[in-house]
Amino acid sequence: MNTDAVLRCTEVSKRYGRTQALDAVSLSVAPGEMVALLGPNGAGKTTLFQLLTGLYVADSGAVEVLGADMRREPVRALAQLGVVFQQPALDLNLSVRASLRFHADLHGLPSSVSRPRIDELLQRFGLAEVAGKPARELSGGNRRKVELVRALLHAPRLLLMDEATVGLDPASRAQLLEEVLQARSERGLGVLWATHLVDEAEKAQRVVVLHKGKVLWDGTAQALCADRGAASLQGAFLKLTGGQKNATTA
Ligand SMILES: Nc1ncnc2c1ncn2[C@@H]1O[C@H](COP(=O)(O)OP(=O)(O)OP(=O)(O)O)[C@@H](O)[C@H]1O
Repeated sequence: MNTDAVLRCTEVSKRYGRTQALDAVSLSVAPGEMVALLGPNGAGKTTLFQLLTGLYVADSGAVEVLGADMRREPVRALAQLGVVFQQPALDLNLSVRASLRFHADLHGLPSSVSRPRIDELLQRFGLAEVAGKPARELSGGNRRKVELVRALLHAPRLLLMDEATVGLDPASRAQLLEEVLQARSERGLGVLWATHLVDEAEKAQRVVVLHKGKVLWDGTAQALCADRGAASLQGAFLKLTGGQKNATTA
């Protein structure tokens, strides 16, 4: 495994009663790398994200963010990661700028740092014109972009995207993915992008296929296609997971 990893999971397991949600999952993300975590419904993606963000503790195994162990040094680990959750979590009554300022304050950023950073990020993501509007007046795509800006405010080294395009139309999905890919290369961010949509996974440098709590593949999409003798990632994924059809193209 890469020793410079921004994220390293080692043999992580989690059980809910009789359900083994994660079974000895190991994966890593390098700086500047986007890794797609591809799995059908129930594969364990959300459970893994709950462990990566310190919401739950693994039964066994370790999660490290830039070498900081999530169990022993959660504050140091969490300081290095930004996250966009599957469920939208914006205060719809606050203006975009007020929402971002509030989160900058939560991160303890002095306003001399946060104000120019918010301006720069709003400009960078094409949100400057809506900065004064309450979030409820924004499109779904722009709301998600505000959540992306919020996740990047404290300049994290690792970005976690948990099925963040759910509910967006195809154009907004593609745009959000492009924005994240660009932020990755501009900022050297490591990105873990969880999805059940194969077309989103095709853009990643590496694909980790999770199925029934186990990692079935960790490598490039091309290598997966070659390994399975499939013409497309969709075909390779279906062969790998035994034809389960709820990982889709859109
Ligand atoms: N709180 C819980 N209590 C009991 N079982 C759970 C709980 N959360 C998840 N599970 C089970 O653990 C397994 C993994 O679920 P998880 O939500 O992590 O998968 P997922 O890949 O995120 O699925 P989806 O794409 O549908 O969000 C599933 O069998 C699910 O039913």
